[in-house]
Parts: sequence; structure tokens; C-alpha cells
Amino acid sequence: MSVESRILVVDAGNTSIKFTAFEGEKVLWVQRGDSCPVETGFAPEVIYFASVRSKEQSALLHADVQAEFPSSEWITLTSQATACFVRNAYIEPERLGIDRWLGVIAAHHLIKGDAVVVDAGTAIKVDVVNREGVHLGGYIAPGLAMMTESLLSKTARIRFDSHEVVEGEGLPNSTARAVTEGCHEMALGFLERIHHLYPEFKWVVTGGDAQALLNRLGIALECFPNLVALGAKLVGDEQLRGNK
Ligand SMILES: Nc1ncnc2c1ncn2[C@@H]1O[C@H](COP(=O)(O)OP(=O)(O)O)[C@@H](O)[C@H]1O
Ligand SMILES: CC(C)(COP(=O)(O)O)[C@@H](O)C(=O)NCCC(=O)O
Ligand SMILES: [K+]
Repeated sequence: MSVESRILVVDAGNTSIKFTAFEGEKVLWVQRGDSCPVETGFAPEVIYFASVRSKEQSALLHADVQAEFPSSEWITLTSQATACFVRNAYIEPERLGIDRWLGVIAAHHLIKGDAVVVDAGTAIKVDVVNREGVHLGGYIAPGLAMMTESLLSKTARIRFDSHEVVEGEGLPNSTARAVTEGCHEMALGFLERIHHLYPEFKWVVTGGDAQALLNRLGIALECFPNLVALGAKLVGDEQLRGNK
């Protein structure tokens, strides 16, 4: 594979799909959407595909992307016991979400030390990996939108318009603030409890809701929006070298 190889990473989460175009190690562009970007002028030699969606949805997305890039080689990434000098904590390694696996691998290679990885998306995932690259395990909790949605769908009177969600002073004094800030506090309390256990670890955050959480979290952390894509690049490149 040439140094300037063109790679497309497809990271399909349960809410959105992130498409990341690499030329060598450089990220040319990132697009978030529900289907493959078209007319990008980008011709990837290889596509690294990471999906946490169902087999059926993943197959449909595979077909959609391959139709846009028919001559590209395809590598579907799956969670393994080891990859890129990282060891998976799961008893059944393949059951660890591929987004979590790739985030842990990227964090290990970026931080090169003890790290806690927070990925705030459809779900909020927290994974711990030590400086030796041993994944110690982690948590899955509902994401911010999922928490709000569960309150709306399971109650008769929790109803509010998006324009009612405003920054306020003091305790929430409206349904919109009570729900929005209650869900934030749930997530923040969850993360701060874990921080008490791993205060010396470097905290790394990614995911579409990272910013929504970051500015209220009293923890020193670093945001890597492309963490999962970077992990996919590392794992895909290792697999590609192994196949040569
Ligand atoms: N352009 C966007 N489209 C969709 N969700 C977005 C966008 N920007 C931020 N978000 C937030 O990111 C969350 C999805 O985060 P993401 O990490 O993409 O989820 P997943 O990987 O689980 O699909 C949404 O719940 C939403 O709050
Ligand atoms: C927990 C997840 C659904 C999170 O996915 P996302 O929030 O990106 O949609 C995904 O990591 C997953 O399907 N995990 C499998 C179960 C596990 O990791 O134990
Ligand atoms: K994700």
C-alpha cells in the first residue's frame, strides 16, 4: 500500500453514519449522513467498514457504498481478541461494539498511556485501557437523546417544544429544563463517578454529543472527534498488511 493510499472509513452508528476520507495519514474530509456521499471526487483504493447496525442494515449500507465506489477493495472491521497491540477485555471479544473497540485502539496509540475513552452517541460508552494496551472493560449507558426520548415515550405529560430548551439559572423551573438538565446530570454524574476511580488516567472524548457534555464536566479531557475513524485506519491498515 503506497504511503499516500486513499482510504474511506465508514463508521455506522445507530444514529448516524460518519464517512472519513484519508490520504495517507491525512484526513481529507468527514461527512455525516444516512447514506454514502456522492460525487466527492474521491476514489478510495480501500474502504474500511465498521458498523454497529443490524446485519440487514449493514448489508444495505455496504451495497450503497460499494455502488458508489465499485472498484474499491472492501474490508469489514470486526472486534477481535487483539489488534494493533491492544487486547480486548471481553470474554467474547467479537461482542464488543466495533465503535468501542476502534475507539480504544485509537486512544491507546494517541495517548500511549492509561486512558479512559468516552464516546457520547446514541449510547454513552466508557472504556478503560491501560498503558500496556490492555482493555480493562467499560460501560454502556443511554445517550442524551435516548434518555429524553424514553421520558417522552413513557409519559403522558412530559411534552415540550425544542425552543423551550434554554440555558437557565439555578434549578430547572420548566419541563424542558427539568428533562434536558436532568438527563445531562445523569450522564455527568455517571462520568464523574468513573473519574473518581480513574483520576490519573488521561480522559479522551468523542461522539456527536461530546461537546454537549464537555462544557459542564469538571474533568480534564481531550476531544478527538475522529477517534473511531482513526482506530479504523489503524486496524484496517494492519489487516491490509497482513493480507499482502
Ligand atoms: N449533524 C448531526 N447529525 C446527527 N446527530 C448529531 C449531529 N451533530 C451532533 N449530533 C448529536 O450526536 C448524536 C449522535 O452522535 P453519534 O456519535 O453520531 O452517534 P452514533 O455513533 O451512535 O450514531 C445525536 O444524538 C445528536 O445529539
Ligand atoms: C453500545 C453500542 C450500541 C453503541 O453504539 P452507538 O452509540 O455508536 O450507536 C455499540 O457499541 C454496540 O452495539 N455494542 C455491542 C454491545 C457491547 O459493546 O457490549
Ligand atoms: K458510535
